[in-house]
Amino acid sequence: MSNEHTSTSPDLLGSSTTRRQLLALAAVGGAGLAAVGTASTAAAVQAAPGPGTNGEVVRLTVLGTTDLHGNVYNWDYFKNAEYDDKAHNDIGVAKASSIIKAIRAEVGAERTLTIDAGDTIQGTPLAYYYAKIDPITGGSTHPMAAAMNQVGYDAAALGNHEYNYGLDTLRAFEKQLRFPLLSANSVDWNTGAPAFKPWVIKTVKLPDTKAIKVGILGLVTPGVAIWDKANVEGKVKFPGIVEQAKVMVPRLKAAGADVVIVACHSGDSGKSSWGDSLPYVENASAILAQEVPGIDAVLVGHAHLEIPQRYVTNTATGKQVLLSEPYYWGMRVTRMSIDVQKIRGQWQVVHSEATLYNANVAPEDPAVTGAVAAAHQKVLSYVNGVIGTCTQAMSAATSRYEDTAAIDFINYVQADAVKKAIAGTPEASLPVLSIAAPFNKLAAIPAGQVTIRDVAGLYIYDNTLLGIVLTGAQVKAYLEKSAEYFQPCTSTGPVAADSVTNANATPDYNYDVMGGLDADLTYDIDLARPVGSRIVGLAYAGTPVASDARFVVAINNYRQSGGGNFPGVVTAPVVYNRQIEIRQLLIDWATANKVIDPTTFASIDWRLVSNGSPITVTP
Ligand SMILES: Nc1ncnc2c1ncn2[C@@H]1O[C@H](CO)[C@H]2OP(=O)(O)O[C@H]21
Repeated sequence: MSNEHTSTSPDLLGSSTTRRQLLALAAVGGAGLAAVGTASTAAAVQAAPGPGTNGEVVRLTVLGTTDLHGNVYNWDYFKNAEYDDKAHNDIGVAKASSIIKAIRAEVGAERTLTIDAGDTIQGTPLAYYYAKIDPITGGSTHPMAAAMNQVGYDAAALGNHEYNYGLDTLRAFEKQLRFPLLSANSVDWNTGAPAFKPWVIKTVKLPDTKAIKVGILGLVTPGVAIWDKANVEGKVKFPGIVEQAKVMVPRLKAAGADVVIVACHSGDSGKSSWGDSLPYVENASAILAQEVPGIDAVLVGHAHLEIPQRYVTNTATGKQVLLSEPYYWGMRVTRMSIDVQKIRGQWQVVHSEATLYNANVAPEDPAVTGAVAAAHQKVLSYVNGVIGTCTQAMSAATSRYEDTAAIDFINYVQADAVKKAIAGTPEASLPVLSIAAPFNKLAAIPAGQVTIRDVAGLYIYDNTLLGIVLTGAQVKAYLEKSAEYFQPCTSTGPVAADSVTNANATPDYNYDVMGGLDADLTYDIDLARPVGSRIVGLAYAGTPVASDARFVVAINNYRQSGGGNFPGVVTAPVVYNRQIEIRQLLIDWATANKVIDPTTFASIDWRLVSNGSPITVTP
């Protein structure tokens, strides 16, 4: 959001009036709006219905963030500007921290717990720099550790992206935290023993009451086994969320937890993106609440959605389980109010509710930005370093519905790297193709000087490159799968981009464009034809692709290991896998070649058509 909120006077969090104003302004959605700004919310607590009202009702507050993805400042490293979007959200744990500290001051830090649901150490050049350029395994401090220690979290769950840089980086990060990293379903490959702390029990001790023990359990989407196979295979296994919680929740209860909160890096939709590749559900938070008895609330992550408050009824107990998901990148903070009452000598949850707070009205917490300022400056110099020039601007804005030079550049560099690497091998004579997805519509390489940040923006994921062998029939099947991204269209337009894309909520990152290196791979995607037979006129070097033709295809590790459930790729022979990051390949290519000239690699090779005639798509 705009600057006006970032330079708020320093007493904002110290004065109770301004603190209340901040919280009142920030509250969005959920049930707790009426209670905003009240100290111990005694009135709300008394009004809360409680069975067997034989004890005092105590309100616990659980604050949550998720999917911070390496964001501390409200800063877009790819644009080199303050972060902004259509809704004027603000990002970064520094702003979330101000909300967290304001709520703690309102309700009392002694009755407040702060947790995170994972995906912390990947996602920005800030995170990348401390994984790869000045790695924390070499002794530097991770900015997310410095920032989160300043916030004072009680625990954080591991997200799938915590595994992106391998176990050594993750262990180094874990050591730098002053709170535990939890993951009950990350277990040792051989023994099945927990690879990380499965839970932590926090004791809330208030004057004149018996201590309340709050168990926090961490769970991660088991997709890590697919997406980060190269980092975890033979080392860490990922049992299903529900399956493992059925084992762990009773143990957590037996260990003394009165209240059980799950920090669950898994969405609430009940769906998976991996088809049958794993026997577990990717987004299992709601199923977890429904099927596993004994859980009181779930802080949901992974799906990057905004869920102020959702209740799921547990089938076995009939109890309402509270779910809340605070969007992503620190844009929101979840505030859960959990009312507990002593019933027959046992603390029990009698009422729960949740509210989200929008961090865009908060100032950045100077304690957090201060701890990360030097790292932020270093990374700004790094990403703004000039590595070459580009003869024509290349924008990815339209790349999900038309052939663009930006995606051609990715495919060219990938295919070129694979071709060079397989020289002298039996596959060297095969034509090389490459796939790339329009991950980031905002990516744009300008004409003139090109910086690391320009190139890095084209490839936001930390994928590595592989080369696999596919037949002509498999190439066709792959493109048919990719074409499922489009909605049916029986006219030639003009049609709006949003009305022909993202069919069945398929995300942009699951639409792949395929291109050839030494000759063009050309095809039409006919949206008037049924799914499964939309690819028309598939040809390589102008000759129709035969079913039994063979190609080497440059592909990212996410796709090759089953991400997006594309056919043929998981079992295809691998001819190249040097574990080199695609983003780094792009940066290295630009650095070595100094000039990016789209006329040397870009051409229009595929188009959207309806009954054979090109469709005009408007942005
Ligand atoms: N190429 C990719 N590399 C790594 N992660 C990816 C890629 N494309 C999508 N994702 C992530 O996979 C998840 C859905 O399957 C989804 O959750 P995420 O981890 O937030 O980012 C997305």
